[in-house]
Amino acid sequence: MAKVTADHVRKVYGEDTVALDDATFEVPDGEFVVLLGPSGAGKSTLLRILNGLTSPTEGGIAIGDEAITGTRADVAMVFQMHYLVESMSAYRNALTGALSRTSFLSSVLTRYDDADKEMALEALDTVGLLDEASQRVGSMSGGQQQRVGIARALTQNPALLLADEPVASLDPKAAEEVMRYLKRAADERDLTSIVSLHQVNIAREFGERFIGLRDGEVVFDGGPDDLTMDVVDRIYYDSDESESPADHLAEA
Ligand SMILES: Nc1ncnc2c1ncn2[C@@H]1O[C@H](COP(=O)(O)OP(=O)(O)OP(=O)(O)O)[C@@H](O)[C@H]1O
Repeated sequence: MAKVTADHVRKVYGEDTVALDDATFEVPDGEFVVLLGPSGAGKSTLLRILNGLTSPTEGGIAIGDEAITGTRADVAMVFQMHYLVESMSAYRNALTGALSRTSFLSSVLTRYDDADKEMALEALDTVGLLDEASQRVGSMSGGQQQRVGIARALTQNPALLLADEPVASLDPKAAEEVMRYLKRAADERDLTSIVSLHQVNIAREFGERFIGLRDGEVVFDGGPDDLTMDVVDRIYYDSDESESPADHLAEA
């Protein structure tokens, strides 16, 4: 539950690698936004700035009325590589999401209170894994593991949920299932969500709004009805001659 405002954000790596250029947009409370764009368009950079892992060279992003100045407990991220502890259960992995909200001492001792435990179980329920709570993550499928990754993010009790290519390494069926749970989680909690995807079909199925990036610039910002093939062309075509919009549609 947070409004996000990006104001003329520019990010330059090193001397002259412009990853984002004058990116300006506003995401209202509770909206589910999909970031689209070819490889190198700046999607991960934008998510890293939103997560406070890197700062813009110029411009800024605010969550509510607060400028982002570093990592925050109320911003959670789901990664393509979910970084779970495979030897631990789904429940223990989900619980680690609470660590970002606890004191240094509690986190060192990995002490959780009852509210954290309840939140982890609720999160597992949201992603359809309550019955598998005690299962070792290493024995789960890729799709189930990513759902545990989502549960961990939810246990952080975020105001803003970010996901960087959360289904890129899954087969189409598992990808769709994971996206369904991610969207359900966002809807149930009225969570502002910003998710990067490269499969346009999946994006179209779940996105309420799309921000298209190309060479660091916002080249499209609109709803599902505006995301026509021409627009997809504009976002993707020619930026990488080995790829065409048809490839992106075929992947989904
Ligand atoms: N840490 C970094 N140092 C230098 N250049 C970087 C760094 N991270 C990203 N870049 C460059 O910034 C540009 C945008 O990269 P970014 O990873 O944000 O794009 P992306 O849309 O997420 O691409 P992909 O889908 O391949 O991850 C690219 O030219 C990339 O090479």
